[in-house]
Amino acid sequence: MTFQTLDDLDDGQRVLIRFDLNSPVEDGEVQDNRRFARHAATLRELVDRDFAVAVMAHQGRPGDDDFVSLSQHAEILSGHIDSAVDHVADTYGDEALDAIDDLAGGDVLVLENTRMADGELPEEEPEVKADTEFVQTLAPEFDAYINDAYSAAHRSHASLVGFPVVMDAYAGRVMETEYEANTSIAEKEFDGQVTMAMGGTKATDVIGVIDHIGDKIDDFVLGGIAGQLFLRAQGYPIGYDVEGMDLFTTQWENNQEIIEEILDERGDQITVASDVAYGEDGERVEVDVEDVDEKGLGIMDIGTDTAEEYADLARESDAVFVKGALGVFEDEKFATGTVTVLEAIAETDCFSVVGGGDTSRAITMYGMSEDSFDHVSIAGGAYIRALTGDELVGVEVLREYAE
Ligand SMILES: Nc1ncnc2c1ncn2[C@@H]1O[C@H](COP(=O)(O)OP(=O)(O)O)[C@@H](O)[C@H]1O
Ligand SMILES: O=C(OP(=O)(O)O)[C@H](O)COP(=O)(O)O
Repeated sequence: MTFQTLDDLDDGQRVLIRFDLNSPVEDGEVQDNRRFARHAATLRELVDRDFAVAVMAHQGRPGDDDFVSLSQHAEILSGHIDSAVDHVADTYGDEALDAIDDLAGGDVLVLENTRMADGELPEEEPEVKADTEFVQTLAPEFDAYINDAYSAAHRSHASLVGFPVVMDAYAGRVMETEYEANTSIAEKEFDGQVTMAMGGTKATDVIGVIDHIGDKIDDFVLGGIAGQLFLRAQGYPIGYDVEGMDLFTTQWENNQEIIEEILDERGDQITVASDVAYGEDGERVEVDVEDVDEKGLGIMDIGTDTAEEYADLARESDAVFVKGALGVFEDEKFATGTVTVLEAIAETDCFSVVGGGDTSRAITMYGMSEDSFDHVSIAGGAYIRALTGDELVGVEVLREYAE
């Protein structure tokens, strides 16, 4: 391993650990998910080894509905480790420092959402983040920093890259196992058809992949927001924001040019929906893309015909990679695309990886087993960058400053 791990750390120390507990929030309620379970295993080990632990994590982005306090996250973590987990509504101010001072061996304290604190954002070089008041205030309070947040390691934020510059830094167990799995994937070669199914809401992450690894992937089948932006680039009146959402306009403006370039250079590798689904009077309604004639239709899933087309391609593939849901699978009416493709992959003898904190929830939500896939990552954007061979700044800084 090219960075220090928990095996290199003596027991009973005061540690500041970074998790990625970024989770779906439905009607203000944080949804438990696999990220909690995976990080709880690291936390259980630290508590059993008598560490005094302060946890940093982020939730959502400023201005978004899911940008909330980590108080619920502390409760969910407590349930997973079956031990008390405190929360303080402060990240590095006096209230946080007082709570940190009171930490003893076996105690766990969750600090407030890092993105609510000055210095965390925006992305800047690790050395710049190391000089922030955020890092300079917290670092002296601990013996070591641990980064367990592989799924946020593509973000150069203070809590992810600033601390290894100024203090002893280690990889947590999630960081260790996800790095090993996802790096090995990037180095694999396949003889047969390699297919990548991409969707979700973060079209910018997804579009970057096509641009980077178009030579390794034979076919990209698209859904989610990215799929709609590619349809819009082909002239269909699809991919417009409705009811004040901002899922499309910004991402269209930021990606229109690269989408058009990709269609010019790799159009034969890109498959988009031939039919789509939307909600009307609480029901799922399907329509052929050719027949969509109104801008602003709230498209929530790929259609049944498209889902079957994508599933057939998956069945013929030697390897299938998935990132981002093909529809709003949390609503059963719009789970057809995601579930049809995942079930096809699960029943096919192929090498398969499903990535994405939200997307991987669909597996257990619809009665499938994670064992049916070669790797189910809790990372989305980070897993994609591992596939493309892009550096993960949170990993590189652990490596660069390892003693
Ligand atoms: N057509 C769509 N419109 C709005 N949201 C969508 C659509 N298709 C998929 N989604 C949403 O995308 C989310 C996952 O997106 P993203 O965060 O990019 O993936 P992940 O977190 O798995 O990496 C899912 O929660 C799903 O509800
Ligand atoms: O959920 C995450 O990324 P993912 O949606 O790509 O899995 C990470 O927590 C990063 O969150 P961000 O994309 O708001 O920086």
